[in-house]
Amino acid sequence: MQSSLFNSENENLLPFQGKTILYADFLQKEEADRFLSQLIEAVPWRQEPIWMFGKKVMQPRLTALFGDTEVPYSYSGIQMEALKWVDPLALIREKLKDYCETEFTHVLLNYYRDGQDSMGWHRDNEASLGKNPTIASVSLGASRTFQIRHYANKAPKLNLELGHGSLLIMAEESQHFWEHQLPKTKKVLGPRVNLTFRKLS
Ligand SMILES: O=C(O)CCC(=O)C(=O)O
Ligand SMILES: [Fe+2]
Repeated sequence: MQSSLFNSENENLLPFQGKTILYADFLQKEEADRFLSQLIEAVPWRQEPIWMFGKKVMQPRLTALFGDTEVPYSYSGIQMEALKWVDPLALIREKLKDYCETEFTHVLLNYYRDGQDSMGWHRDNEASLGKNPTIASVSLGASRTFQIRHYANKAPKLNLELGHGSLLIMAEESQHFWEHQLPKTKKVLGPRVNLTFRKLS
């Protein structure tokens, strides 16, 4: 066992009310390069609508959902049907067993085509994730800034660089007390694919 969430030297990035740990070198560069091109090529990417303030708008990114069952997953008001596990995703799910004890059932993929694709402030706190979900977020491709702030006072707290092959684990009360976003950036950047492994019930 390489390292584990529950006895690791990688420190908690949150000062209180949750646990968030970054492993910058989860995947080796060659492996991450291969997974990125395989996923961009083979995943049936879709741009889904989302409801915002009573209006239907298109998400500024492409998405896909893979998982154990055909049970649809409701995410920010949209229903997504899971596709069956394919190789890079199944391999990564297996490798995550060395980092956290959660049995992940699904992985949500987000494809940010360039710096204009983004994800706004949110918490991953849908009822189907349970009370204190562990979420494992694997990043491939262009490095992007991931921001975390406290849900109650909204003060920007943390700017994390999520690089190629990194793993960010958000656990314990993180999704209750903290929210996160991936802002747009004017810097010219290549594509990025992010995988968030989740346990749904
Ligand atoms: O792309 C990222 O790093 C964030 C993704 C995310 O927050 C989510 O899928 O809920
Ligand atoms: Fe999220």
